[in-house]
Amino acid sequence: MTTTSRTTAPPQEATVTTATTTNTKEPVIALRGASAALGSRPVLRGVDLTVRRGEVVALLGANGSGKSTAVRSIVGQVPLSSGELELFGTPFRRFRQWARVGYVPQRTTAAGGVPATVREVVSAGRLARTRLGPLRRADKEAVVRALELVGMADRLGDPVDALSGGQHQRVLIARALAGEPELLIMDEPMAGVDLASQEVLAQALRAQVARGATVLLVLHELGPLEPLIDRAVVLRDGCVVHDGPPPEAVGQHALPGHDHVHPHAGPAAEPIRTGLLS
Ligand SMILES: Nc1ncnc2c1ncn2[C@@H]1O[C@H](COP(=O)(O)OP(=O)(O)OP(=O)(O)O)[C@@H](O)[C@H]1O
Repeated sequence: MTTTSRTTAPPQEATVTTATTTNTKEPVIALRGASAALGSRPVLRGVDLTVRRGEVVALLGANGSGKSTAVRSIVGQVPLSSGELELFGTPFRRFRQWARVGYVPQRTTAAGGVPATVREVVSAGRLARTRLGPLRRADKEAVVRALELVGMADRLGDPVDALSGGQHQRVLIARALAGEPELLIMDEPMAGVDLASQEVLAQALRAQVARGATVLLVLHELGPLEPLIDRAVVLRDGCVVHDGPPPEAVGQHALPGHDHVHPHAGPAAEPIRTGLLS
């Protein structure tokens, strides 16, 4: 766990600040000078992001600032046009130990139209550990444990099509947890999840942190996860504008560059903008 202090180093406006941490643990994610484009649009423009073993880091920023693209580049879904990426100290092109990584993508459905039960979807998160062989007893137990962590163990045999959006999300989180990964990367894990379930997920994440997992979370507000977050990295237009302690209590809304339209407000709701970008 990092020793970052939240009280001595307040976030600074529009300057890149580095966390004043004495952390000497090895980097699990080391992204240096990373640039990436989607189509012809430059989306990451020289991003530096280091996450050390046992840290819980929140990646924040306005809609479109590049948060999802950053985590998708870390899991190899978006190629870097320049810069370097190392996972667990291994250059990305040589990294093969994907069983060490759990990834929850942003707002996807669990089945994608393919009929599958909750058990099947979550078991898929265990496959990298079984080397695609049959699930053994320990694997099946890990699947049940992961579902218990997200409060969905009673839905094991249900088709995922019969789940609500928030329940889908919890199943996807269970899928990532089933592999008992050392590094957990989650893109807006609380999206579409009701408040009571958010507490369940916060508890699940706490359990991961307690067993020493390293966590990178894309969030639009810290919410119930706030007490778990060691460090916040804020992106603006594909660049890091803050790297340091998250602000206390007020969450992301106090951070420089926050101008995030909340995706889950009803269609008639006014977008919430703080105007700090303008
Ligand atoms: N397939 C694509 N082709 C071209 N541009 C894209 C594509 N996908 C995303 N973009 C653009 O890339 C930019 C960064 O998108 P990204 O999804 O990384 O942002 P984000 O910070 O995760 O946003 P949000 O908070 O809305 O999820 C946006 O301007 C977006 O419009």
